[in-house]
Amino acid sequence: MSGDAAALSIAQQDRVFRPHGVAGASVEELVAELTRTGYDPLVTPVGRAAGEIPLTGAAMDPKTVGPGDLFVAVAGSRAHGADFIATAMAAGAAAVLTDDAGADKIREIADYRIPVIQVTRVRDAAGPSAALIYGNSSTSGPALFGVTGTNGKTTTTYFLRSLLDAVLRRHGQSTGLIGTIEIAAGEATIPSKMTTPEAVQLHSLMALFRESGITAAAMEVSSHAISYQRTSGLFYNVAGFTNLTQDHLDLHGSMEKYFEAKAALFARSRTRSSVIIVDDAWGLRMADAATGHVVQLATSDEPAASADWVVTEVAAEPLGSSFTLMHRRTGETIRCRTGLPGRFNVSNAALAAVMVLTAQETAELRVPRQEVVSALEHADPFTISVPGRMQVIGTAPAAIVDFAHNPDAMIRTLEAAASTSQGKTILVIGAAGERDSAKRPLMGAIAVRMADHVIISDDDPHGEDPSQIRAGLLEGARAALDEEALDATLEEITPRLDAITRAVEVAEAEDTIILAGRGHEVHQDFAGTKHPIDDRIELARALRRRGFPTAPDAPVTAEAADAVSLSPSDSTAEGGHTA
Ligand SMILES: CC(=O)N[C@H]1[C@@H](OP(=O)(O)OP(=O)(O)OC[C@H]2O[C@@H](n3ccc(=O)[nH]c3=O)[C@H](O)[C@@H]2O)O[C@H](CO)[C@@H](O)[C@@H]1O[C@H](C)C(=O)N[C@@H](C)C(=O)N[C@H](CCC(=O)O)C(=O)O
Ligand SMILES: Nc1ncnc2c1ncn2[C@@H]1O[C@H](COP(=O)(O)OP(=O)(O)OP(=O)(O)O)[C@@H](O)[C@H]1O
Repeated sequence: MSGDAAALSIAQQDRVFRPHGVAGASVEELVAELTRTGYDPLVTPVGRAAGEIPLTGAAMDPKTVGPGDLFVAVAGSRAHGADFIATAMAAGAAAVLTDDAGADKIREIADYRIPVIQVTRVRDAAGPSAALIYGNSSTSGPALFGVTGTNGKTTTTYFLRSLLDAVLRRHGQSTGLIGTIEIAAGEATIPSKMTTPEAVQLHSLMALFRESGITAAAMEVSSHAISYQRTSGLFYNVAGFTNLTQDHLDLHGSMEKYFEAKAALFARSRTRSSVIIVDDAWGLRMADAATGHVVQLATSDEPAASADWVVTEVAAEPLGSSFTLMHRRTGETIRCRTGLPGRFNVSNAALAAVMVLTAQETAELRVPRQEVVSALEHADPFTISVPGRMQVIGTAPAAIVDFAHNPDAMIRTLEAAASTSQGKTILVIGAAGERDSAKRPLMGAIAVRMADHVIISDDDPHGEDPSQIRAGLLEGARAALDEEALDATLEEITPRLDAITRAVEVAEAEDTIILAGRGHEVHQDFAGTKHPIDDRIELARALRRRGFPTAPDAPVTAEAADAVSLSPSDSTAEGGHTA
């Protein structure tokens, strides 16, 4: 993150990341556009009289409204944006786009002193409205690469951006990134609030990217974003699908509905070319559901017959893997590698490679094909560190911080550990509160099946009782231990810092430690109170205290801070107990 940006509040960061030269649109032009596209807007008398007022930005969060903005006030589960109309007006909002309920609130609170444009589907209309204001169209650029799927979005977008950089930098062009960890416009970055921001911010980012000479950008597209219309009015040059496994059932209700949400991204109206990993039935169904130009990629050992590209000759390397991408019809082969551990990172890297190759084929990137192939074969674009994704902190024991927080990611991560570990696998795992509780027992069972020593601790409980969340994990773990006669050691230890200390305390040099679930995150949310903790820093500290070597890029901590910490023998988890 840029040092300067990190010091700013979220609202200030939003403003720093706004474009400067926005042509904008008048209230009248916006109303005409919404009428033309079938939103049937109603406009208050003040709004009709104020048709000339220029709109030069758009915001949904009242805290990020700036002078001249269209304030998009949506109804939500916690509040209605219109409840905060006074804040938005004080910040300089020029007009409001809202629904019936919002219009009523504005009449009550602000007596319609601001032009109100009323539509039924505010979230749907937000994207096209922002697109008009910021001057975005399906061809205005940058070339947009969207990645969706349960797991692998962040890693694949980092890979994509690294490859795009390797190809485009020599042409004097730079790239952008939008995802869970950060938003980047060339060298400038701000931390992310969401995996996929709201439509108003996305459109502002597209304009900022153009203004900053960014010609291609990689972005994560969460299923929440699709369901909440955050990507409305955006057009993807290439969209990629990683996989679909259980998660987020609290929002979608069923795997079918979860699939349908993701499938909406691969419609020709939103995406020109789709690259779909077809390693299982969900992938094959996604390739069927996609409209427009569809490219199928198989990354497993038993590739689907319909695949266009297949991954072959996977070879494990000391850290990471090398592999060949082969095009079935043309016979073209490209040798690639990734420095990130785990077979799943071969899939992520292959997806990034084929997405860029596809963009080149359809002339979305104005570069010769040989330059893309050469970057893949010689620039090693997939050997990068992705914060908190299979991030190696220690070497003996191998000590890894990973973001696995659903059943499939846990299986993949623990498989990767088993394939390289000479000794025991020690796992620290928790689960987030107020999110898909059905996955907790499954995760507990996977933990004791695949690790030798399992320490159940806390993740982000949010507003839920942390002991209830751990109980869900423990229930699955204990059932698997009993029913499958497993001999893994199971402990419940809180706080998480003690769980990390314990994991290192029981490790020997030949073992593998995995801290799962929190990745790059730097605080835990307990009912709105943020407790600072960074798994990467705490793991490095605990390893150094025991005299274990840390990886060259492990976080360095002040000696003084380490000296006051408990020694391993003192650190038996208070509040923890053997389950
Ligand atoms: C389930 C979900 O995605 N909810 C999002 C949705 O909430 P909502 O429709 O209920 O709206 P709301 O929070 O009541 O707010 C309505 C309006 O009032 C405003 N408001 C609301 C409360 C307040 O105190 N002040 C305030 O100004 C809001 O800015 C908004 O304009 O719209 C809100 C406004 O943008 C989001 O903040 C909120 O994200 C919540 C916080 C969230 O946790 N979202 C997560 C689950 C999410 O979206 N995650 C995915 C990644 C998932 C993954 O792959 O792991 C993501 O793309 O980030
Ligand atoms: N292709 C994949 N298949 C299965 N698991 C994966 C894959 N890629 C990564 N993982 C696992 O999922 C975790 C999250 O990876 P990543 O952050 O790249 O995915 P994501 O889709 O962005 O996740 P989220 O939406 O939760 O942020 C990793 O730490 C790893 O354990």
